[in-house]
Amino acid sequence: MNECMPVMNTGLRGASVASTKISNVDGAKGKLIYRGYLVADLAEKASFEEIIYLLLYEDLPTRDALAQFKQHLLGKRPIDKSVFEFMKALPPSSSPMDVFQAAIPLLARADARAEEKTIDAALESALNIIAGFPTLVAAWERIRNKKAVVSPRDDLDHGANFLYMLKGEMPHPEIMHFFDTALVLHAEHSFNASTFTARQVASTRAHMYASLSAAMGSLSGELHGGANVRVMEMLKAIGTSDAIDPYIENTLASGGKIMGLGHAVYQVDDPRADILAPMSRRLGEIIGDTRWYELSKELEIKAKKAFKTHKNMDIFVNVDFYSASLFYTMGIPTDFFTPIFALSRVSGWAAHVIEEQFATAAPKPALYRPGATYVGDYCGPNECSFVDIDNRKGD
Ligand SMILES: CC(=O)SCCNC(=O)CCNC(=O)[C@H](O)C(C)(C)COP(=O)(O)OP(=O)(O)OC[C@H]1O[C@@H](n2cnc3c(N)ncnc32)[C@H](O)[C@@H]1OP(=O)(O)O
Ligand SMILES: O=C([O-])CC(=O)C(=O)O
Repeated sequence: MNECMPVMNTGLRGASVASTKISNVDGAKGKLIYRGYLVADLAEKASFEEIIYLLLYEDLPTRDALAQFKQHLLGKRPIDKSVFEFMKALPPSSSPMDVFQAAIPLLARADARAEEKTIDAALESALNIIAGFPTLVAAWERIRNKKAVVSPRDDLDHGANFLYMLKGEMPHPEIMHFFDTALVLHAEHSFNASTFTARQVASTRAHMYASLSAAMGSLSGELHGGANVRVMEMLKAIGTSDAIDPYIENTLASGGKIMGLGHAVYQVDDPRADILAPMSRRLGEIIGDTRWYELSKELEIKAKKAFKTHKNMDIFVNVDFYSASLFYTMGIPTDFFTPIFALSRVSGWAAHVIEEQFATAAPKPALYRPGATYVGDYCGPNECSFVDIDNRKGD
């Protein structure tokens, strides 16, 4: 195949590569909808379990359907013990996202239907990951700190049970509530980098575990989900209000990034940040330490001014800007912020894998295989003549 096409190093920005019924991001208006519902309404009125159901089954559950669904998820919380053994063999300093990316495919071993190419089997695999992943994430925090793994509890909702397994004690009721809302807000965001990765892998007919493991790698990057960790590191590096101006000046002057600002789609503040910011402030008030919220707010205001002055551009906060101080105030270890993001986004990824593999409406998704323009200029216009290994010249 002659792969001659125009060079486009645009990150596919603005290009539509598929159709989806799962969510829509209106970047100009700052509107995010999951299956027709505004995320602001869902964050206020729905639990994370309802969101999982909505994303996977295309509708909000009735009370009975939700009760049955939650019961089904409960049975999937315990994971195969061999996954703990795998984690115990790793150095405690291992990056959590690397550990989880490697561990997710191991969950497939307990799923006899992982390779079955039916929507029912794919949904079961999705639920295995969605319900089992919190157990896996909490277990790594315990294992790396040489503490006993805490078993899931049947009487706690998804988010509260995770926090319980992470700390080994019941979380504060307000933390449980805010954590659940944060999960609702992080669940889905159309064709972002990690979701596109999941769909791209799914388009090869790889199974759910392979697709979501790949998505995990994509989410870990600092320009994507990894940004929430970098936001917290930045806040700690700044430390105090008087250090904000020099930090912004130095970062912009050196061509660096202020983490948690900017977005590939939003041209206004991220609607999720508008919900996360007051949650961060409120939680700070409850525990008597609003320092990280206040530092974030002042940084936001000053950075927006500085972008106008230095780059003549508007900049906006994204979802990672205020989730950082919120998660930190909840007592979550900083390097677990991106895994928390993943804890929620697995539901959106799974919905996309199912849409990719089983959508019935035309046009049916095809194997992703873009072209590239070959610019290898090694031997002029011709192919290179093969040189025997003994006759090759070093540099
Ligand atoms: C869940 C998520 O994935 S949300 C995103 C999380 N990522 C971050 O917070 C990392 C910081 N932000 C960024 O790197 C960018 O804003 C991105 C990658 C998220 C979006 O990128 P884009 O909208 O394509 O903006 P792009 O990278 O083209 O930047 C446009 C200009 O704004 C600048 N810019 C954008 N965001 C930032 C930032 N946070 N800090 C400094 N400069 C920035 C760029 O340097 C560029 O300037 P230039 O024209 O002088 O080169
Ligand atoms: O959509 C994107 O580019 C990034 C993302 O996943 C989000 O903002 O939740």
